[in-house]
Amino acid sequence: MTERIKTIDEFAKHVDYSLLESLNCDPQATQDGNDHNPRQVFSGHYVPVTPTPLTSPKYIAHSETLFAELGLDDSLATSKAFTQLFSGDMSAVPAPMKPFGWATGYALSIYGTEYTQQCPFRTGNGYGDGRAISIVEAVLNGKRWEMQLKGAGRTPYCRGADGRAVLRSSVREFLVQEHMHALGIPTSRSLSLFMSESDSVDRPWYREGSHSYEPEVMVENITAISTRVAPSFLRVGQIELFARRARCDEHEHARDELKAIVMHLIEREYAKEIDTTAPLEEQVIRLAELFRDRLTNLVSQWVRVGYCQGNFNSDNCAAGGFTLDYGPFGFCEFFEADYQPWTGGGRHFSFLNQPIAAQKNFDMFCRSLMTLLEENSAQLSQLNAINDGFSGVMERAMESMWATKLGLASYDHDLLIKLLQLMLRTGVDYNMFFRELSSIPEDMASLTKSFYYPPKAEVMTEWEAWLQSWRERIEKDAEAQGNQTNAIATIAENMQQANPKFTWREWLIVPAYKAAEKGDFTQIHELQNILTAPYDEQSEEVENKYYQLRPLEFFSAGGVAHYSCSS
Ligand SMILES: Nc1ncnc2c1ncn2[C@@H]1O[C@H](COP(=O)(O)OP(=O)(O)OP(=O)(O)O)[C@@H](O)[C@H]1O
Ligand SMILES: [Mg+2]
Repeated sequence: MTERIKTIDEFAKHVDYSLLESLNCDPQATQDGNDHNPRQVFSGHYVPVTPTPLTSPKYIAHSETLFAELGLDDSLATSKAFTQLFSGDMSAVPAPMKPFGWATGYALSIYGTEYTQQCPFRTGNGYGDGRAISIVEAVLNGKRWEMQLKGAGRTPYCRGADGRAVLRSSVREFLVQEHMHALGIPTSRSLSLFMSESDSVDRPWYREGSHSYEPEVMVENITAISTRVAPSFLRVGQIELFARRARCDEHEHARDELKAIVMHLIEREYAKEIDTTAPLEEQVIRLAELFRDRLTNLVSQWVRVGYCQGNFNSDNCAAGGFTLDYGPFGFCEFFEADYQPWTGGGRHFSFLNQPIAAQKNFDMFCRSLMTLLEENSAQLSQLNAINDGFSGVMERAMESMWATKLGLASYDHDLLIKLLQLMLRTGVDYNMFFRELSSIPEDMASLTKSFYYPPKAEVMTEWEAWLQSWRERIEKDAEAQGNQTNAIATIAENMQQANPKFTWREWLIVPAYKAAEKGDFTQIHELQNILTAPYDEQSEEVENKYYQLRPLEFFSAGGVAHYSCSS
């Protein structure tokens, strides 16, 4: 085994800017990255920006799993040079690293409608990474990664805001990215988390114990910087930005810039599957097909674990097909089809509407690619067909996910619909129910553990009937495989790999970030351990604390059941 990287000097040897440099830098940018006021960026793919360091940075946590994958030694995380760099101070980085990072512009579509009014100039030229700054690209253990600080201060896209992320949202994003990875769901990853011991910013939030829907007060919050890592941070919105410009010939390089960003996306996210020597049009068609596969699979996996992204705009939809931007997300505990933790999110981004929200983003993606194919009608119709096929592919992904979740060899529509209706009528904890079902119980006794209140006798009779018909299907599937007892045990094992035991429960996260505000990180570390082994049976102590229904007092509690501000 090769030695793990122990210093930033060694780390710097793995840095590689070549792909970034194949893109266009904003011609109006300063060359030193001192570019922190809102302004319009008319062209180019990125803007050099220096992060604004946290004052008195304090180490909170790093991901041991990701460190191992990247070949980084755990001791590096608490070293002085690492702390300095990943809390936003690039002034002392060793060559060939540059003392500045970069931010990128992107466009915004909400549920399939293009917007520019969120940009302070109303043109879309001032919208993009307002507080996310990539600081490096590196090839580690044979794989290329981009590292991005979130909350590292203002960029030209900051829209007049402070460029900061508060400790609460940073802890949430840091923990959940590794949780999602452990759940087997494609995601940006967490490298490290630092907080400031002195800086704070104000954010609207809830009073202690509040049941208000909207926040009532401005609260002073400690700032933090989390570093996330992904093959790229390219978003659907980014492709859209360049397509919008190309479509109306906004400047002489607009078409070339669109072409370059699409080629860049292929290189960064699809290089293994797409032959980059093929004609561009062919690559574009393949790209659409592959992204459709990834996106439909992603969203079906979200539903598998009860995840709701909350704000699935095109600018929060990674073009590499993984989960990105954990702001107003939540995990469904009490099952509701339209579960939505973000007060600004609306039903269109709610839990079981996510397949449609994804389709809207995919449509924007295809519309952007069309701009590249305008002269080629055969390929345009191919792209249209791929776009039109989205709902079918999505449906199959969902059906296959539900079949796996229910331990069935094939999807059974009637069985699923009946189950969902019963769950809705009863008031069931989504993940606990499916986990209990994974033991393939003979009767309802263990399943009622996941019920928030006892159902009426007639509903209970329906439950029993459902359980029997489900078990009959399982037994039939098992019979088809020969030895029935062994086959049932295997089905149960597979179900336990599809239905996690320990998932995100917001009311158990809140105390962890509150303790962190007081300098106590033990709960964050404990959660790191628990949430990165979500399918395992853990100790009795962990079970008693974390495998629990949401207590009544947290229903409709501001900042727990819902939140208005994610930043
Ligand atoms: N405090 C802030 N300062 C500057 N820009 C901000 C701030 N908060 C959000 N933004 C910007 O507002 C836009 C919408 O915010 P949104 O909550 O979707 O993203 P985010 O959580 O900041 O970032 P990301 O999508 O990179 O995870 C983004 O372009 C984001 O960069
Ligand atoms: Mg965002």
